[in-house]
Amino acid sequence: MHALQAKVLDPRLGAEWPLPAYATTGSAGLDLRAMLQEPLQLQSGETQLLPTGLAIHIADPGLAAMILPRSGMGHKHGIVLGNLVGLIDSDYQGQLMVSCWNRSASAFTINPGERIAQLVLVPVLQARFEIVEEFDDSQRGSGGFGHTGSH
Ligand SMILES: O=c1ccn([C@H]2C[C@H](O)[C@@H](COP(=O)(O)OP(=O)(O)OP(=O)(O)O)O2)c(=O)[nH]1
Ligand SMILES: [Mg+2]
Repeated sequence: MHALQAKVLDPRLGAEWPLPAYATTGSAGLDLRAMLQEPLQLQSGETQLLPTGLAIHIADPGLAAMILPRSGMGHKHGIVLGNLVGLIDSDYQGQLMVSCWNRSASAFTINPGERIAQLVLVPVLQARFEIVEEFDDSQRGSGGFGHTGSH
């Protein structure tokens, strides 16, 4: 397993609530908690940036982390991310923040310590542009946006 440097910014994390951990041996995501001081009612349509009490330093430019919604929260309660997906750069050292968007028709209360999103470490290939006049032929060419039909 990869070692990831992390700072606990909220002492309740690791005491009152466990540090993010894989729920099963095959889990891809580490659940992030809302480190709130009191319950937060998120109105229908409202978005708020919530602290996780945690900072990470990925350090390796060949890696990044993504913040993704939890499927239960998103599907059952309409609690998804205001930025749809959060991308954490390998040189980011600040607190991990979760943009919580209530896309449902009703208000939803997020409690302190509640697991609101998940963090996934992913490989990254950094590329430099090699400017050319023409590309080699490909089967698709410039066709896109439904070009291959719907059946
Ligand atoms: O859901 C998120 C998304 C981003 N970040 C942090 C980590 C990331 O490395 C940094 C910048 O994110 P991004 O590049 O997506 O945002 P930006 O709007 O382009 O800001 P910047 O100008 O700082 O790059 O913000 C979070 O904590 N949570
Ligand atoms: Mg950016």
